[in-house]
Amino acid sequence: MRLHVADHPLVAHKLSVLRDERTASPTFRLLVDELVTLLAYEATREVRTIEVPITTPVAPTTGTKIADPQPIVIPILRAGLGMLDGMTRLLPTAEVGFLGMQRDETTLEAITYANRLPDDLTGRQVFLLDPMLATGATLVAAINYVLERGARDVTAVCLLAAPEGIEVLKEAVGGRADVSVVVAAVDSHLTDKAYIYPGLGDAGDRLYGIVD
Ligand SMILES: O=P(O)(O)OC[C@H]1O[C@H](OP(=O)(O)OP(=O)(O)O)[C@H](O)[C@@H]1O
Ligand SMILES: O=c1cc[nH]c(=O)[nH]1
Ligand SMILES: [Mg+2]
Repeated sequence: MRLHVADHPLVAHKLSVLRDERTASPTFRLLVDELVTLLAYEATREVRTIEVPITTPVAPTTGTKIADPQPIVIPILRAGLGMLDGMTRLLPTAEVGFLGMQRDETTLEAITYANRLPDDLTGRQVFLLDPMLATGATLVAAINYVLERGARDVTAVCLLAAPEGIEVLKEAVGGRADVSVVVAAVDSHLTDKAYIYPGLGDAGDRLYGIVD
């Protein structure tokens, strides 16, 4: 598994405003969108391409286009939905599938409550979107799900990760060189309630408000 931690002053600035407890949902949503666009640039570095003949106003030449089948972008609902527009802005031809997953806050297990994905992902390049990699249970389940259906080259785009979650992910998929995580920052640790510390709180709640 490959891990890329963004190292850029714009990412650090936007992330700091995002973390601030005084940042309300409208600004929070905007910042998530902007951060994902910055991370998407790095996350798509190895998107599959083909060479195509093109003709400029001056001369025929060879260009590069994203290869078919197009990559699949999968936001993990709810919080991952806040990252979708930022990602598809850079990858507008991607297909989009959905996984609804919720962490049981007592057992910390990931429960899948919605799935709108093709059964056959053979050979497909997949981008999973979820702002928070805490214990890693959600991302391990989502990555295993797409790998079991044949996906190759899976990149998770996250805003914050805990070292504990990264270790769990490495143990689960560490042997695979075609699994990557791109993250804006790796924080200090998990709290006793498995929240990322210092983190930004509950990403879904901060994006969309508290839903019981
Ligand atoms: O690494 P883990 O310990 O599994 O935790 C991370 C998960 O928790 C959050 O989702 P949550 O369950 O709060 O759902 P929500 O997006 O609907 O708020 C977050 O968006 C991840 O999906
Ligand atoms: O810190 C955390 C951990 C899990 N989910 C969140 O939204 N935030
Ligand atoms: Mg939540």
